[in-house]
Amino acid sequence: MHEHPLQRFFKSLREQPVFAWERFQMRDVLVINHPLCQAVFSRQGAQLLHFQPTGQKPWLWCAAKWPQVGAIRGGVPVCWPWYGRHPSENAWPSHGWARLIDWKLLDSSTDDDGVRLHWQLQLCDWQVDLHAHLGETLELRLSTEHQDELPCQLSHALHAYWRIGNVGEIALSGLDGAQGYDQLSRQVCQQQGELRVDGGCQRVFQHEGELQLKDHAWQRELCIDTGDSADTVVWHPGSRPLLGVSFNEASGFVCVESAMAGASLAPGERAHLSLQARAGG
Ligand SMILES: O=P(O)(O)OC[C@H]1O[C@@H](O)[C@H](O)[C@@H](O)[C@@H]1O
Repeated sequence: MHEHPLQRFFKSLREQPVFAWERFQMRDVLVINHPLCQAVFSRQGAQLLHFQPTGQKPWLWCAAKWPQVGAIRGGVPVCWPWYGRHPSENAWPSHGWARLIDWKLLDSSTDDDGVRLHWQLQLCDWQVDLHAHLGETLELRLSTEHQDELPCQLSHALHAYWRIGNVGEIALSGLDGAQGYDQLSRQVCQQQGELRVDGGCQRVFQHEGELQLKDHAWQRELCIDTGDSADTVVWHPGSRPLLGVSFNEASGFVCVESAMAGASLAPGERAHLSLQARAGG
């Protein structure tokens, strides 16, 4: 298993500041070094690319090689203001504009509990805010509003790539009985027992509460909470090649995402999405 590509920023023996901007693969990245955790965000997409509580293995996966322009595959891409294909514009990029654009970092602070960051993106009449709290646990909250005169369609996701020992040796529990839709077989489905994703998986579940990502190879359990208003999407490409990602690399992640399918958002109304994770076991 390769080292996480962003662990390179934490090798120095000299004392490092809590927040430091660096350049990496033609992007600005914010390197965070706190006694409780190490983390890296890219300004592009306000994307959390690396998160590692002290003394643990990394929780998030990230591709080693990034395209010169375009989406960075890894961490927690913010898919916004649409998720998946645009409902009417076929030529528009998959998963929306937010992961392709630089966001503003409005605030960053640190205390004994970890670090807090507030990122914002304003686009036409729309505003989206991402609040992050990182320490022993991971917490991301996304909130959207617009000032258009009419209700607008929104769909969005926190598309987390979780780092695992090997995709063939993981199981997701906590989904037993959940109703869902299998986008590969294009059929509704109901989960029975644990979900294994070896061979590919693209399912959307209506599910509330925590689920457990059990990683037998790494003997680790992560408890993931996608909040109460969202769908839980489980995705892995199986043997389908991903541009710029080797088969070996791809066996080191599974996506468990907090997502909301298309909904109508009235002017001034706020839509929320959250993703939390803690070490279990
Ligand atoms: O390659 P992208 O645009 O980052 O998307 C990755 C995957 O994201 C998943 O959430 C979708 O279900 C897949 O269909 C898609 O392939």
